[in-house]
Amino acid sequence: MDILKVEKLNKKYGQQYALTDLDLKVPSGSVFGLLGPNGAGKTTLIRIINQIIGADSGEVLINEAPLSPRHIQNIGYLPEERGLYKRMKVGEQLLYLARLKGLSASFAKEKVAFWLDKLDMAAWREKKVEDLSKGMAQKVQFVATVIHSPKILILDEPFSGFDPVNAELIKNEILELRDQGVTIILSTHRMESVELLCDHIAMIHQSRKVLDGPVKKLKNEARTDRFAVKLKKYSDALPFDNVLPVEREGVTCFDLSLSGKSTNEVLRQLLDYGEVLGFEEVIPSIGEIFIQKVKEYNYE
Ligand SMILES: Nc1ncnc2c1ncn2[C@@H]1O[C@H](COP(=O)(O)OP(=O)(O)OP(=O)(O)O)[C@@H](O)[C@H]1O
Repeated sequence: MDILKVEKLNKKYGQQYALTDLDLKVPSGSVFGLLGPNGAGKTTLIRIINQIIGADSGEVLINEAPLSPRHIQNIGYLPEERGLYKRMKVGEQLLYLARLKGLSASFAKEKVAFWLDKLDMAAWREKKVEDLSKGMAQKVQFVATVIHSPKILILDEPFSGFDPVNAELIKNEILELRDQGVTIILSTHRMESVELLCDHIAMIHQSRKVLDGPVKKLKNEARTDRFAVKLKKYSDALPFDNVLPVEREGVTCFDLSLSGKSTNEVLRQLLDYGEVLGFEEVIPSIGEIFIQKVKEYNYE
C-alpha cells in the first residue's frame, strides 16, 4: 500500500518552475530516496508535504485522504537547516517539542528519557544546545524529529555533520524505524547512503520526475553487458575491441563488453592471454545511474 501519493503537483516561484506535474507513490514501510541535483525541486516538495507552503495545483494524499493539518502529527520532519532553541537545555527542549507534538506531559518525559538513553545522550540532558558540538546538536534534532512516533519521517540530509560512528548509529535507527513500519523519505546527495538504505527512489530534475522505482529494479534495468576483468597477462595482444587496460602492481585491469558472447566464451578467450584473477559483472551504482540520467536530460 502507498502511504503517500503525490498527483500532478505543480509549484512555481514567479516564473521559476519548482515542481511540474509531479506524480509519486511512496510505499508504506519503505525507505524512499528523494534524489535530484541542486535546485531540482526536492525541498519544495518536502515543504508542501509538511504544509509549510502550498502547491499551485495537484494533490498530496496520505492514506488516500487529502493532506490536511491533522496529518502533521503523523509526520516527523528533519529539515536541512536545523532549528533548535540555543539557550534551552537539551532535556527541557525535547520535552517542550514533544508536548508541541501533542504528547502528554508524562508520556513526553518517558519518551525523552527513552531516546536520550537509546542514543547515548543522557549526560547531555542539562546542557544548553549552544554548548553542544554540531554533531551533538544534530542528534538532539534527530530525537526531536522522531519523539512523537510519526508514521512518516522526512529526513533532509540526515547524515551531514555526523562522524562515521554517529552516522552509523543514525543509519541503524532509520532501519529500525523502517522495520517497525515507519515510512522514511530520505533526501540526500550522498549516494552511498541511498545505496545502503533505500528500497525505492524517485529522481527529480528541473522540477520533473525523471526516474522512479524499486532500487533493485532500477539497478537491474541499468545493467549492461560489461564485466570487470583482472588478468595476470601472458600476452600483450588482447583480442578485445575498445578496452583500456590499466596496469596495477603487475595485474592488468579492464572492463569489456560481452558483445553477444556468453560469459564462458569470453572467459575461455581470456584464459589464453593470462591468469584470470577476477571476472565480475559491472553493476551500475545509484550514483552512476543518477549522473547518467542528469546527462541524458541536459543533452535533450
Ligand atoms: N522561496 C523561493 N523563491 C524563489 N525561488 C525558489 C524558492 N525556493 C526555491 N526556489 C527555486 O525553486 C527551484 C527548486 O528549488 P528547491 O529548493 O526545491 O530545490 P532542491 O532540489 O531542494 O535543491 P538542493 O538540492 O539544492 O537543496 C530552484 O530553481 C530554486 O531556485
